[in-house]
Amino acid sequence: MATVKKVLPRRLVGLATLRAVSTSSVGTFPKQVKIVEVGPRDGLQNEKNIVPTPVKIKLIDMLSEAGLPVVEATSFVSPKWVPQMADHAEVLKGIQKFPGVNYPVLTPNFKGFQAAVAAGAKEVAIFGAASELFTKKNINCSIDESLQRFDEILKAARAAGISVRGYVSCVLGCPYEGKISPAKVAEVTKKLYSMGCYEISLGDTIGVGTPGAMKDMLSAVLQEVPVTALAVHCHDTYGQALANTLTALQMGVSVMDSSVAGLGGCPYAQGASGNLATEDLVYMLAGLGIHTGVNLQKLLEAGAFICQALNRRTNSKVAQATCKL
Ligand SMILES: CC(C)(COP(=O)([O-])OP(=O)([O-])OC[C@H]1O[C@@H](n2cnc3c(N)ncnc32)[C@H](O)[C@@H]1OP(=O)([O-])[O-])[C@@H](O)C(=O)NCCC(=O)NCCSC(=O)C[C@@](C)(O)CC(=O)[O-]
Repeated sequence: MATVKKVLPRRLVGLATLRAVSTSSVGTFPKQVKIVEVGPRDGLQNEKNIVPTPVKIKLIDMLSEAGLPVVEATSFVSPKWVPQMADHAEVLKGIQKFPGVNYPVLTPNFKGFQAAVAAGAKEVAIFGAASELFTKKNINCSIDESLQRFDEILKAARAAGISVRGYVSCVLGCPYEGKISPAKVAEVTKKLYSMGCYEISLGDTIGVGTPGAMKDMLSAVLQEVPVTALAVHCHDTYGQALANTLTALQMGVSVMDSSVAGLGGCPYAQGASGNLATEDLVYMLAGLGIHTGVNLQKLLEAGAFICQALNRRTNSKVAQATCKL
């Protein structure tokens, strides 16, 4: 490695090191992981200043170019609730739509679903929670009412041949209710699965979980829903996102949500910081010899682009280590 360091610029040393360790045993981990990039939606929804639509479109195109198989593009939510996502239709219509890449969009109700379909969405995501109070603050209804709304979306989506992903927020803690029981998470996740969501992403919305809590929660959910239908979505508020994601990986979960440059946060979960940085996830998975199809150099470029546009330092440790931002 000393020779490599002498000949490569600082920016590339990390990548060279990564290649050198990428042959390590994968143990019992999945051989392949699907990364769901949520930066253009989760990463930007909390930004105070409105990000210009062409910047959002360029970011999504750069992430697609980097090889991400799924890029969550925007939200068809009320612009009064989340003004940053008001340009949802322009964003969805403006992106290049790379072959083989999915661009799901968030839809909280039937109105959002109809608008998403009219703008060309081929996949939508419904978002519920394992906490009553968070559900009320986030989508202004109870958990039961949210499930009724989702059922309407799922039925219409099935008829239109549109795939539906589900989210369950607050799986490791709620900003309003505190501790959430694994049994409640399992109950809501099972309902979304039975209703027809092909994949359910378990969100540690405020990033309070630790690997032990992740293990207990997942153990409960796995009794109700097959591992192949699960994803994890970890925020990094307490610096636990990579460890929690690794725990899920060890338990067989092979779909991981993350956000370029570690951007993110939910407007209705005060104090929640960014998601796990996609760069850091890709680096870890490559080091374990797990295939993602993502080109880390191109991903770093996408991260540098959006950080420059937001005038923000990256939250990705890998980006910090490999370039000066
Ligand atoms: C669900 C609502 C709309 C209910 O909000 P509401 O006020 O109860 O809705 P309403 O049905 O009473 O309608 C009120 C107004 O909103 C309009 N409206 C109604 N629906 C829509 C729509 N789809 N698109 C555009 N406009 C809409 C509707 O037409 C009406 O307009 P007005 O007559 O006043 O002019 C609102 O609460 C909302 O938009 N919430 C979204 C909140 C949000 O986006 N949160 C962040 C995403 S979740 C998250 O980040 C967590 C996650 C997924 O990442 C995972 C994790 O980390 O855990």
